[in-house]
Amino acid sequence: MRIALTGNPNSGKTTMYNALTGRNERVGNWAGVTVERKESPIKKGYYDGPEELIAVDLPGAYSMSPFTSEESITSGYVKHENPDAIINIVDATNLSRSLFFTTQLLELGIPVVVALNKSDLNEKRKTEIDTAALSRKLGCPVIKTVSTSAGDQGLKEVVKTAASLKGKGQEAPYVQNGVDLHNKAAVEEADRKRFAFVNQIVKEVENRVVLSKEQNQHDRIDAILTNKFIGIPLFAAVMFAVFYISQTTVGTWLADWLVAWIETFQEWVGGQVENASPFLQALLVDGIIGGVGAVVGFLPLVMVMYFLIALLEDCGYMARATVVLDPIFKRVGLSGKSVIPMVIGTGCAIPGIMASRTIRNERERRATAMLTPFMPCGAKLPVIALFAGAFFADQPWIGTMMYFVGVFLIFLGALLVNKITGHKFRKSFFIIELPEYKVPSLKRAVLSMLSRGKAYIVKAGTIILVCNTVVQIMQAFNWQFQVVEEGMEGTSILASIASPFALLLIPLGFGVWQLAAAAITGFIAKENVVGTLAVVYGMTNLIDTDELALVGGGNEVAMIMGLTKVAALAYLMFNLFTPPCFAAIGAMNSEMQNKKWLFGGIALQLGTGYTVAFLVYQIGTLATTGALGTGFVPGLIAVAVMAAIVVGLIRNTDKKFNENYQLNGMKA
Ligand SMILES: Nc1nc2c(ncn2[C@@H]2O[C@H](COP(=O)(O)OP(=O)(O)OP(=O)(O)O)[C@@H](O)[C@H]2O)c(=O)[nH]1
Ligand SMILES: [Mg+2]
Repeated sequence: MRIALTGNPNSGKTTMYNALTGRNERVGNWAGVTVERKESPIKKGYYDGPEELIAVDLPGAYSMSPFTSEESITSGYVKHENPDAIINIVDATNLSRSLFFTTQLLELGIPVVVALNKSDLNEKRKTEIDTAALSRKLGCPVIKTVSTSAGDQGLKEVVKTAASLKGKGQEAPYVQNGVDLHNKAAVEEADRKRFAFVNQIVKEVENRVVLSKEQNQHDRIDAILTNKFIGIPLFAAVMFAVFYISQTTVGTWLADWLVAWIETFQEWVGGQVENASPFLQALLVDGIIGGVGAVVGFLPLVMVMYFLIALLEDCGYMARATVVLDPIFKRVGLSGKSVIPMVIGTGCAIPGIMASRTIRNERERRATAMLTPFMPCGAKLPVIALFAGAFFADQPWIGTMMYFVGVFLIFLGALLVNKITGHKFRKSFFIIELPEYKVPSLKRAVLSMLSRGKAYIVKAGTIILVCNTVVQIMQAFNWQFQVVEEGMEGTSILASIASPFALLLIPLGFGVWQLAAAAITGFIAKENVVGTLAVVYGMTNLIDTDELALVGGGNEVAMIMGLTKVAALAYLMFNLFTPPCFAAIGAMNSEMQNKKWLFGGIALQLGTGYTVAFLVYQIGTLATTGALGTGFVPGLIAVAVMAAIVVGLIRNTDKKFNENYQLNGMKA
């Protein structure tokens, strides 16, 4: 038997789902966290009887007539897939808004149980709801629940009641027939009537103490956090704290400790296979353990970052940040809603891109999905840390600067997308609900950190491992499958495949096959960049972040790569701002739902990475040596061609716009 969990956004559906099933799906304190349907069996402890109960978690919805793609998942599911029962999760602190959707659900004929969730908050605020009366008025069972606490607070009763209703029908207390859904005025009128009906019920069953002291306090905090002048610096400070803690203090201490373990392990394995063939030794010790270890060594940095982002998601600050940044994002044709995907994107681009699904305006949604990968994500941290450590040990701000460059490119990209798609005169509106503040749950943050950290390890143990092994083998053999002699590395399979690409990279200052190979494997997954560099340059001490910053190691790495500082910076930025990884491109594809946008997005990312690296290398070289770098002219031609394409697209759009609106004589 299938039980659907539905309700308004942020009412606690996923929290209840996690409690019932023991799963660990993403929960957050703002509207629109869940964007996909999830299902899993309910734990036996919650009911008796032999039949298996399956809970289905759905995205939040305000109404059965969907506005956004994730709302349509919900209405589509309950309308067409016939769940056996519906648990309607109602935010008990916000009864009047929630019951609108409830009355619509009751019209479907599927048995409904209303869970008055977050009733702990109501108790604190002395708001009383007469559940018996509400149940009579709605014509369905109503049960108070708390989903966050460990004990059973109504959850068993909810599940048992839902299970007992299988096969039964549902009477609706309020029915609206014959509303012409294409007639806006008629729909609005019908909605107004429904609201009136709901408000009448609420008036009769709810006893609310008007504005508690706590509520006043929250409003005062809101006034500060979303203040026009203080809000933005405050947001910057919060994000700075997140990066500072994860990347320069706590995260690095833990990383050093982990790296020491990995090195010990590597030495131990090296000792064990001392007598094996040199190829096997290299494959196992340098390729697999060295390459994968180089990636795993950064796990603590990434985990600390995940932990802090989870706290931010839970406490209610994220929704305020969207309000504060909305005016800035409006200027480039996005809205405050793009902030959440981008903040999440600093952990990993994939959930970031998926979070863009709640953006109602299609163009904004696609643009956000396209631009989110410019935020340096957890997988890019190893690349940043390696280059910052090896080449810029005395300029510690280089790492931080990459985030600013990311933000800058997002704004620039948004402007370009705007111009190319020609929506300069169309404005979107922006509504966001400000959720309650709460003390973030440490347990949730730890769970979230562990599950995302696990995904990182799994990736290291699968994609990264396979890539490193393949790279190691391709580097060890030539096309005749003979082992490549020392000094003849240029004849290896890897070198011959990567060399043509290296030609394209000459104007960027790093046209050698080793760096080209690492950049190419980096398109599969960014962690590969460091892994592949470790393999092609045979560097095993790559991962020691601490040592890199000190005298020996860092210079050594820099010397082996033979890059100038400027070229190293160009290479770093090329890796950061070209397409992030296959998985993120897959996510972009599913959010954009349009091949033209997808390929446009990938082209924009490739073009941006190339142009940025070109400018950094050529201008940097000119400034430091007084002469332009190698390959300036061909590079300039390439960049000019890309710019010409962009200008052509914009012109084309302008022309179409003018034709459509017959504004030919006027300057738009
Ligand atoms: N006090 C209290 N907080 C709760 C309860 N249930 C959920 N929450 C909190 O409410 C917030 C939203 O929870 P989610 O489970 O993500 O809500 P959702 O309904 O799945 O939201 P969407 O996926 O955005 O539609 C989180 O901060 C939860 O910790 C509850 O019973 N009591
Ligand atoms: Mg949810």
